[in-house]
Amino acid sequence: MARGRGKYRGRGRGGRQGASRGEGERHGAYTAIDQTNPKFEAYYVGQGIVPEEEWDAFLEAMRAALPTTFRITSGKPTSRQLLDAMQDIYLPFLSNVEFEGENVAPPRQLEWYPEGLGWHLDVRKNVLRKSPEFKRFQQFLVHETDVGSISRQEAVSMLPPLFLDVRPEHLVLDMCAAPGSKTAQLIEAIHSPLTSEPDAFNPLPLGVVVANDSDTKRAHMLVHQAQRLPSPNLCVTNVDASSYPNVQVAWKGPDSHAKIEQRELKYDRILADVPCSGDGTLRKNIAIWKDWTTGNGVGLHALQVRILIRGLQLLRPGGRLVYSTCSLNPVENEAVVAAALRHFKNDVELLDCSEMLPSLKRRKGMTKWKVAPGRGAHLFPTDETEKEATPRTEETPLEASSQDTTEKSDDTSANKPKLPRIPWVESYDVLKTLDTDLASRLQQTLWPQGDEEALHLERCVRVYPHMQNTGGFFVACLVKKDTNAKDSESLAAGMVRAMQAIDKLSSSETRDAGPEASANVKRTARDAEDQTQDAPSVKKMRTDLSDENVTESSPETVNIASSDVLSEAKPEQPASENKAPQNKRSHTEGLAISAGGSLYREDPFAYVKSDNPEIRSCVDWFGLHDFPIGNLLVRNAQQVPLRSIYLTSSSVRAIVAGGGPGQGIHPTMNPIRLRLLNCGVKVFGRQESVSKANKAEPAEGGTSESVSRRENLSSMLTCRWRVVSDSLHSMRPFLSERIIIKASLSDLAFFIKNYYPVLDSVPGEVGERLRTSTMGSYVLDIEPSESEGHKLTVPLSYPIWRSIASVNLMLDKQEKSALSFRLFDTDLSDPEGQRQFSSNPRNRNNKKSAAEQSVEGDATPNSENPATSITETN
Ligand SMILES: C[S@@+](CC[C@H](N)C(=O)[O-])C[C@H]1O[C@@H](n2cnc3c(N)ncnc32)[C@H](O)[C@@H]1O
Repeated sequence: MARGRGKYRGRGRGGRQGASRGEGERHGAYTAIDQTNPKFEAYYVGQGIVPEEEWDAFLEAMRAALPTTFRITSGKPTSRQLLDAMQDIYLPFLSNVEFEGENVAPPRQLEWYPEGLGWHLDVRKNVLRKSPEFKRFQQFLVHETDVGSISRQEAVSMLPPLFLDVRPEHLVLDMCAAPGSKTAQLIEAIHSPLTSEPDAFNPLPLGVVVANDSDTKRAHMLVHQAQRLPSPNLCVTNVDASSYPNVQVAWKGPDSHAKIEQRELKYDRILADVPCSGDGTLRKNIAIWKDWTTGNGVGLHALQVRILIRGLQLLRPGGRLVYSTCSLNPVENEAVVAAALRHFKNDVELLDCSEMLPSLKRRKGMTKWKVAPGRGAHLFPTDETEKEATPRTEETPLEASSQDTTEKSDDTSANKPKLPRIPWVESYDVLKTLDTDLASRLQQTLWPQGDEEALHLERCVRVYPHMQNTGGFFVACLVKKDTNAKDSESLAAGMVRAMQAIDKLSSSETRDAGPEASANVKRTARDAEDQTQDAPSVKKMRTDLSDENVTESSPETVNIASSDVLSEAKPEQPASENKAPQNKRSHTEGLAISAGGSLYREDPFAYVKSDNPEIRSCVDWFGLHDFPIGNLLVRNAQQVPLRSIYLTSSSVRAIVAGGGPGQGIHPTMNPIRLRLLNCGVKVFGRQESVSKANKAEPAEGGTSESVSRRENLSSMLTCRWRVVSDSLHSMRPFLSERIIIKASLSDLAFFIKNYYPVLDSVPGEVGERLRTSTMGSYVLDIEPSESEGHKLTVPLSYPIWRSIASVNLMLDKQEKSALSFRLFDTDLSDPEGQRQFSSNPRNRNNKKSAAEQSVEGDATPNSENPATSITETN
């Protein structure tokens, strides 16, 4: 029976919100929902979206379950490993699998996705659940997805970022970004070209990705999603894209004597993946079958036009904007693009992208379409409202004049089911005569205006489900013509130069590296001009200073009453409704500030002075060199490091620090204008939890004895900060060799298997090195090596914490587990996990691998020394 509500949830009457919509989705056993909708059929037959002879194949594909598709994250050290694992392990392993007497097709590469990084798996859900081989593969996908090495994403949803052609120096705006699957691709693109080669990763590119969504809850989902792919170059904002604010940023010319100026931020690349009716996703969101009406697309057209026009205003000359929807409806697609092209006259044009992604099967954009603006009987040109017509006899727009709103009555396909008539209205002028009220609420741009061929709407890209077993999708690439050489340059390099100049002016001496900085520190893949770092962190993990779950008593709490702040606040740019995010820490409650008529409740974004003692201790301990110290950021009103230190790229800093003095606790204006929710990544976490607050008063549940024990331990630390695993990929080039510990694959196996091993139990040179080192944060550099028949082909780095008596690999359970599956074909971190089906064909009969056998004797996590563990405080 029909299941779920599956209502559209965008702005207006439709509203594609993103890849996963919950209620209406297809879930294996529950596919009995009625997958017919006569109006849908009549409408699209009337539009002639596919040639008549393809209609049955089209409908059949629309009703079939959607295959699973995923991408391997590019540029990560894991990319090569995963591609090798797919080709050398999983493909042979999943070939020739039989399930209930039938051969099951193994995964295959998406032929149009670059570098073989996109994959397609067309098996039924019950095969994934019940076949041991596919179940094991599913487990692999889940693990790798959790840690950001793989992204499960609908195939067609991968297209817009590919058409956008993003490069590392680009300032990119993703206008409607939540839940963020395309944002992830954009982030990958600025950090590396699409490749599985690990060396291609640039930790600090010049570019920026600004990801926005007007729905506050969804924008917070975006923040959460982005943490799978930590980037110092990402900002998340929460405003209405149709009135996205102008912001000023500092900019400096290449001449060393040039002054720092203010420039309006213009983007090199913009993605407008707008809210839409989403009927291209019917294969996945089957509830849309029931809810589909002609009004869904009509209701969204105006918002879509406004978003696209705003996007094009924010685009720099020479820049590219991709407009996309997962709707098949021309009023949400070609009509919107045509409206924007007319608005900009000759300044914007459609790009012919027929040469891009040559293996992608596609259709040209429509240059003729019909409009059904409403449902009322008065909109039918005759009184034949009950008369039915068959789809097969209706003329397509290419064959018929768009004025032809009467259905042919000479039905030549008597056996075909009759479909309802659609109340097409031939033009806006006709609508005015039929229903002035409705006309006053709709736009003329819904209808073709006769210039569609001159606008080259055929350059738009349409993808239909039956062409290559995907969802339906629409993409248009628009470029703003280059008129003035100055305007047509990317601003990124100038923004970075401005930040460097500001740093030089403010404190040249504090930019020196610490005394431990070694002359031969490795520094790879870094553009001289891009200097930033970050590391988000959401996961709790245990380290080894104390075993108590010490929670700081909100040292960042500031008691600024809303009214105090609000009295200072002046309304800024229009912004969407802001609700306090559900996961927001309670201490932000007093910080609401008025922005665009609604409340902005974020903690401030404050860059820390580079002579701050905590910052200096990090610089010294980690031997940071050539590092943009001025880009270290905190999120508290005191503007000093308390628990976490974040890093942003210089270009992000130019945005965050711009716009002039802010209001209330916010140091600068741009974050308020943009309703900035998040930027940068966490790079350092405070390793001990003794704050001023709990020095004065024991934290909840803690005794004064335990507090004093922690204080004693803390006082032994040279640096109380640890480098965070999520950001290590970016931080590694800046770290001194002094804190690097070289290790092999078998050392890594030891640390995955043993939680908080005592120092004396750590074997080999790594143990020796750790025993002779002082307490603090180190990095384990795992070099390519072999262990027990397993091979590591690329270098890996992980943070490690050396405590008084024990040591710990700073990865949480999930990450350890994913890493272990990937490297050792089993979960060394979990004795239960070792009973999982093995992916390795050698071990199909549940034989344990050599690695498993060698570790199973002591796979139980060590019980931790209660005096030497701590909970990460974020
Ligand atoms: C199709 S979804 C975006 C999917 C996303 N690009 C992805 O790949 O994950 C459309 C998004 O637009 C957002 N939205 C709706 N109206 C908006 C507006 N006026 N400004 C900005 N975002 C809007 C919705 O909240 C929704 O998250």
